[in-house]
Amino acid sequence: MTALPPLAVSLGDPAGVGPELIAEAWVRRDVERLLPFIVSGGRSVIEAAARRRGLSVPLIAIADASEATAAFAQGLPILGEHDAEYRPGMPDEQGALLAIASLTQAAALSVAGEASAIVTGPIAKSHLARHGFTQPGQTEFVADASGTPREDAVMMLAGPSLRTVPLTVHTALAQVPSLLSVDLIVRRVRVVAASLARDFGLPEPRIAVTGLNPHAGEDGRMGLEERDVIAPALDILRASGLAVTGPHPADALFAAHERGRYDVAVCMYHDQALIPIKTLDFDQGVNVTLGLPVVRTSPDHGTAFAIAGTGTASAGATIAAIRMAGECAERRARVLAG
Ligand SMILES: NC(=O)c1ccc[n+]([C@@H]2O[C@H](COP(=O)([O-])OP(=O)(O)OC[C@H]3O[C@@H](n4cnc5c(N)ncnc54)[C@H](O)[C@@H]3O)[C@@H](O)[C@H]2O)c1
Ligand SMILES: N[C@H](C(=O)O)[C@H](O)COP(=O)(O)O
Repeated sequence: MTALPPLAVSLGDPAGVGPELIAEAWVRRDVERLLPFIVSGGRSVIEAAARRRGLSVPLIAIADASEATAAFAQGLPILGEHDAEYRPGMPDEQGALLAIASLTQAAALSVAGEASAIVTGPIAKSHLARHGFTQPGQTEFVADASGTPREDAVMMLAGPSLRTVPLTVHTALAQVPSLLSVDLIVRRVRVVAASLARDFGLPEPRIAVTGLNPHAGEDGRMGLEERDVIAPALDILRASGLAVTGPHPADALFAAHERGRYDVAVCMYHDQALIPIKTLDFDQGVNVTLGLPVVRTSPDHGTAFAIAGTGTASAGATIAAIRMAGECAERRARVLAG
């Protein structure tokens, strides 16, 4: 199989922990078995962040992504002139504009096939929204950039202990019941099943689906969404041959003795899915977007402005995101090569 194009890593907000963790990922590239990657812009930010963290990271300016693999052993390839001042913990407009430019270039490289995946550094959504970022998050940005309907771009959090999918994501909890529909559940679970088969080597994934209400509604005494929406959707999915169970009471589903019974837990809302994964696997958790024509991952954490530049942030999730992007890209390339 010919060598894959490099991964494209976007900086995230330069005032956050992204830049220093990307620098550490390059330092640990061999022991962590990372494919070659480039960083989109932010040369002075990466340089200052690495120095602040006590890392020796030679930076190599490249003019084209194809130069990255040859350079990767000697230094961290940087593509693009977009840059800003390194001000850890102090998000500002220039940093927001750099984060957007870095994400835009990295997404374009992956969509064009010049990069074999995009790994997005963490951004602060509300901060970027004040500076022209119009999408709810990076998931929707990459969906839009790749021409994927947003309802087919499905967020999954994956760690060593667990995979979870929130069916509704960055919306107020009060909106969740009205957003849940048979169509939404069927459409997104089908994306999950197809993606686990294609990108994660699970041809017949076991999919556990939670209820929305306590005790999965307790036979209708604590809510009717399970009876009227979730169970009918699961009937349709099972009738099409998918190994789907539920609606499960969410409170017991993530216990160690339950986790071996399924490959992914599909949940009704953001925190129902993200609390268990960040509790069990925070330092290795990866946010991966299913249903895209490109591979996209991100660490499971955010900008952590309070600890940026202190040297205390763990690079584990960033490294896991870069590794998972490479593994998914290699699997897709093998399938394409037949
Ligand atoms: N992948 C992403 O782009 C992503 C993920 C989550 C949150 N966010 C955004 O980040 C901003 C801050 O969100 P938040 O405070 O809820 O979440 P956060 O993940 O930034 O921080 C939560 C807690 O975890 C700690 N933490 C985060 N990363 C860490 C690391 N690598 N090592 C050690 N400790 C770490 C932080 O110090 C904080 O105490 C928000 O604007 C949110 O939208 C982005
Ligand atoms: N909910 C995500 C998490 O906690 O990892 C985070 O907000 C990132 O979402 P986007 O990748 O859509 O920006």
